[in-house]
Amino acid sequence: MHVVVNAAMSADGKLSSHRREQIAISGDADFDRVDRLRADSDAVVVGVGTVLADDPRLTVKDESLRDERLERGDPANPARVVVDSRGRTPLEAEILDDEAATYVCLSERAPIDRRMELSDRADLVTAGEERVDLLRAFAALEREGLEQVMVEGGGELIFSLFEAGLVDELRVFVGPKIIGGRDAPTLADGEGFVEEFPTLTLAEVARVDDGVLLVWRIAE
Ligand SMILES: NC(=O)C1=CN([C@@H]2O[C@H](COP(=O)(O)OP(=O)(O)OC[C@H]3O[C@@H](n4cnc5c(N)ncnc54)[C@H](OP(=O)(O)O)[C@@H]3O)[C@@H](O)[C@H]2O)C=CC1
Ligand SMILES: Nc1nc(O)c(N)c(N[C@@H]2O[C@H](COP(=O)(O)O)[C@@H](O)[C@H]2O)n1
Repeated sequence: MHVVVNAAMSADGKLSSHRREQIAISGDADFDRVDRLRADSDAVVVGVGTVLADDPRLTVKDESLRDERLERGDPANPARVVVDSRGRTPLEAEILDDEAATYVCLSERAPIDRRMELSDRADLVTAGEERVDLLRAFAALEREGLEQVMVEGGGELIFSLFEAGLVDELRVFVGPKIIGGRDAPTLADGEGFVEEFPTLTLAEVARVDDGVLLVWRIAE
């Protein structure tokens, strides 16, 4: 499996405001780049915090990109994956519509009634006692044939993926906004590292819209 984390952050390093409301940080060219990345992926992954905050669809927006996928024998959209220990994904969430297959990764803490409701709309993967055990969950997704995986956030999930050593590549668009707020989400939240910081190698720098795209690979 190859895991690419993609996110857009403000010039001051925030993913959204302290109200956790979605903010358009990317411009048109960056959203097009993200659409291409989605189209090149087998799955798009988010944490349940992003589902609750943004209610994302995570589908490929450009019809010609969906057609390209169909021509090569893939479904029109990549699978969607939610990392959601307790099964908090609302049944009316866009991510559970029938535009693409959806996997909900749960832990043992997810109540049986939530499991039953979600199983009508998604494939369930259970891994971990308290929080989702990401190593086990991603191994299960790989067994389902999901090889090229894109993670769109948010900061809690991205931190845990770095902690688990699951990230191969990080693509960050740094956009021309200041959001501020000490409690606003950043690229990697969670507990934070105090030693053995993941180290990156810069692979690409490009101007996109009025911002910068940084592509980093994880140093060996
Ligand atoms: N600018 C951008 O590119 C993006 C911005 N965002 C923004 O980010 C914010 C949401 O991010 P955030 O609040 O960090 O939420 P996340 O989307 O990262 O989801 C975090 C939740 O996932 C669940 N989870 C289950 N297992 C794990 C695990 N092993 N590690 C980490 N999380 C786990 C937890 O809830 P539980 O314990 O209940 O399972 C946790 O609270 C929103 O404001 C959104 O707008 C989001 C994506 C992209
Ligand atoms: N690439 C990017 N740039 C931004 O400025 C953003 N705010 C986001 N947010 C992510 O996109 C998801 C919405 O997806 P849909 O349009 O509903 O398909 C959102 O949930 C964030 O993950 N991304």
